[in-house]
Amino acid sequence: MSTDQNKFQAIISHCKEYGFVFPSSEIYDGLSAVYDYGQYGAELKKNIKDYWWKSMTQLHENIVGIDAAIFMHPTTWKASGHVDNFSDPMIDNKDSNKRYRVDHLIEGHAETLSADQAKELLSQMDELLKENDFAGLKTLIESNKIKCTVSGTANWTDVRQFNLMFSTQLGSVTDEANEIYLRPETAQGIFVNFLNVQKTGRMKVPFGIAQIGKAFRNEIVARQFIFRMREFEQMEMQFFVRPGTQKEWYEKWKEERMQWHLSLGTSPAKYQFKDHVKLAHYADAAVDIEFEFPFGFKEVEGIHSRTDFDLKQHQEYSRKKIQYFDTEINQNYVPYVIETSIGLDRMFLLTVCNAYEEEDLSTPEKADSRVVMRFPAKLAPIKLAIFPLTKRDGLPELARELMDDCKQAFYCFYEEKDAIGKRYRRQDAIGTPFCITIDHQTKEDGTVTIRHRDSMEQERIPMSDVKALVLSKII
Ligand SMILES: Nc1ncnc2c1ncn2[C@@H]1O[C@H](COP(=O)(O)OP(=O)(O)OP(=O)(O)O)[C@@H](O)[C@H]1O
Repeated sequence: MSTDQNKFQAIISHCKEYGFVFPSSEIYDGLSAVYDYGQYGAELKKNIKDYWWKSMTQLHENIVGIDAAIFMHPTTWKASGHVDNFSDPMIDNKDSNKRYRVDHLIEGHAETLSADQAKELLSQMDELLKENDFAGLKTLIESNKIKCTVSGTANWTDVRQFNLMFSTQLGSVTDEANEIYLRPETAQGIFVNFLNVQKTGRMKVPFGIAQIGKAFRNEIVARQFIFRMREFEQMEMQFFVRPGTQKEWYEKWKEERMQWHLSLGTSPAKYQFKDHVKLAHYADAAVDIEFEFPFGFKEVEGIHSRTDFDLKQHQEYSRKKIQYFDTEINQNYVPYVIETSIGLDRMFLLTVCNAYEEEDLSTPEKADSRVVMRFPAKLAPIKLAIFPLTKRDGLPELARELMDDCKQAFYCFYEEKDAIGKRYRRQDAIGTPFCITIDHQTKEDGTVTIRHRDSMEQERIPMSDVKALVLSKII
């Protein structure tokens, strides 16, 4: 295993050991590509969500948020093109019956080649995918002698499309008329509510509608922990603009979204843009924001110029006029849309991968190390840990006083057990940026020791300053 793979395995284990992410229904051996968030994971995820929501809605006067249902009228998915188009080319190995997404199979093989050979293979694949040339893709797999990892053979079926939507039945009668889908993206809940929001909010184009919610995709190849899940959450924003201005807004949102990522303090070298080679049926431009995960640069967010495709389709299928009257130019039109779509779980994985560090603290006298999660303070699950040095002499009472005051404002953790050094290390492992120790001197002069997670430096400050100091770092 490479060092990066080792690191990724260590991150997955850490997530489980410290209550961030558990396999779903683990006591029954789990469910493939479905995960549960534990006590610290749920906090971290909520903080990422809040940071995105605030930056989209509170900080943009022309963006409002909604919360649409997961179930939608089935015609929604005919209009959006998902019934006909939301599929990936797949291939099965006849000996193992294992199914692969064609691009993943070829990409996996490319990783075993030299850089030049891999580049050549991937560009051939991109061309064939762009042309929907399934016979060509099969020939590419065969001519490169790509084998199934289970059977070890190259005995392949033809390449076929496989729809990724989950369906279920509404009500009690199980006939086709009652078939509905679990939404594969949150965007359509925004489009069908375009007029409701525009009218009731008296919104003027350009304006945006944001939403955070679950989406479901029957991903065939579920790999890389929470990177590709079957049930996941998206944070999407659809920005409605006057036709003809979409290019300008696309560039603006591309820049703004990258700035959002960088505002969390991540090194710019860890990010890159990647233009889509093959545009989706609804898009006239599309780019991914990619992050360097331990398994390489991969998409975390997509920015798509979706034209007027979705609103026009809903207009046609619902036979209801979905238009906007622009008083500035005295014209009715169907707005164009720029979409920013980020996976919450992928952003979670990014945050965890970026924060995880195994730090060597050895001195010539003693070998030592720690695992520290260097989360940005505003995302950390717990902001402040409060420790009385001992369980006696009124120290717990003083510590409780601080706890009661601070817990109104942010998430705090109180602990009396074990030596202080051990307590610090436990907080490092879950990424708590500040620890406070209350000792005998606190009783005399009202000061406490604050210990900083990243530098491990300690200083004495008045207990009365603690709350304001932490607040100043997390807003
Ligand atoms: N199966 C999934 N598990 C977790 N997050 C996902 C999944 N599919 C999509 N996302 C997230 O939703 C975002 C927007 O969805 P979009 O439809 O653009 O993804 P996509 O291009 O289909 O992703 P991919 O190419 O990785 O399948 C993605 O950038 C990603 O962060």
